[in-house]
Amino acid sequence: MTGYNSQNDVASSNGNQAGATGHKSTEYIAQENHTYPYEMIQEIADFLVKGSGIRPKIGIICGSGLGSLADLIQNPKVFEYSKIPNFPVSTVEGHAGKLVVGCLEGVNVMAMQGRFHYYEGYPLAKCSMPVRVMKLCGVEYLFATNAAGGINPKYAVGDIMLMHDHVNMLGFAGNSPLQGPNDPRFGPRFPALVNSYNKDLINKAIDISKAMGIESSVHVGVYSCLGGPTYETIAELRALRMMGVDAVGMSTVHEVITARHCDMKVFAFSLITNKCATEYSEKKDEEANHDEVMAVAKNKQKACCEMVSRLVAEIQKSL
Ligand SMILES: O=P(O)(O)O[C@@H]1C[C@H](O)[C@@H](CO)O1
Ligand code: HPA
Repeated sequence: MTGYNSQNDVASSNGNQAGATGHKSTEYIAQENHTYPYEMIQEIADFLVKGSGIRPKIGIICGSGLGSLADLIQNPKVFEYSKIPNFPVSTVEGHAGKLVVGCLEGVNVMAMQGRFHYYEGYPLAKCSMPVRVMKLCGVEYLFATNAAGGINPKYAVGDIMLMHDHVNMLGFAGNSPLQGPNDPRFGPRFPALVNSYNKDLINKAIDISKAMGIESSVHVGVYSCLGGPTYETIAELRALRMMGVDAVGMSTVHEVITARHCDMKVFAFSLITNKCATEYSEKKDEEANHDEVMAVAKNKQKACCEMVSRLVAEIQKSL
């Protein structure tokens, strides 16, 4: 263990910036990119597995206002982020900052009540670091959920969009959670991202939506993540729509990239918490706001919880 605290400023960390050759060490480059060394991720995973006595198979990331997904977990062992070594803290309303480990539908699971966003000031590698922790805890399936604005005109507030692809806008700008030295123990230097969203799980979720009688409000679509914290301009929303984006948010994509890099199966959905205006208007009620996002998420948490429980039960059958 290096003793490197990822929350420290790089400039104030150790002096191992350049070796005798004048080249930066791999460790220094990792620190510069705020990537967490494998050993540090392993330590966090060991802490959680030892503390809970559980090796989870499914990892769940609760989106804004969707923290109740973690309340489904039986015999929960709850870890406050602030008490987990080297873990960041949640700073956004609707993200409690707790990791819950326990059992759901007979499967060991681990749920993040609170994710990390780029706009909070965390580099992408840090935002998605918990996905690697999940992996080293034993997680094979990632369920990522989010609140998002609906750009597809057919989507209504309260609908669910099962993600089947994404447009990585932060990636277009040269930002990736996999930037920096690659540790092959996690995955390859150049991972492919086609088929990132598991088709079998999407189909199962569609069947579940039929069984729940909500299929008319469930869609399959493309999500895009912008850096936030501003909501989008009309011109940006129009551009996203032209690119084939159905829903827009400020998360999830970097988590999915990190999960696919380490070969997890991914299922993700967006709860459409607001409709994105693509026409210019003076109307205040067409402006997105976080209170509305939270209120819609609260209203729809029951359906989201049921969808997740039933999908976990389906996975349980195949274990
Ligand atoms: O964590 P998610 O992506 O669910 O949260 C969305 C994006 C922003 O954090 C917030 C904006 O209202 O909700
Ligand atoms: O309209 C939105 N834009 C970006 N992120 C969001 N999260 C919820 N709604 C939105």
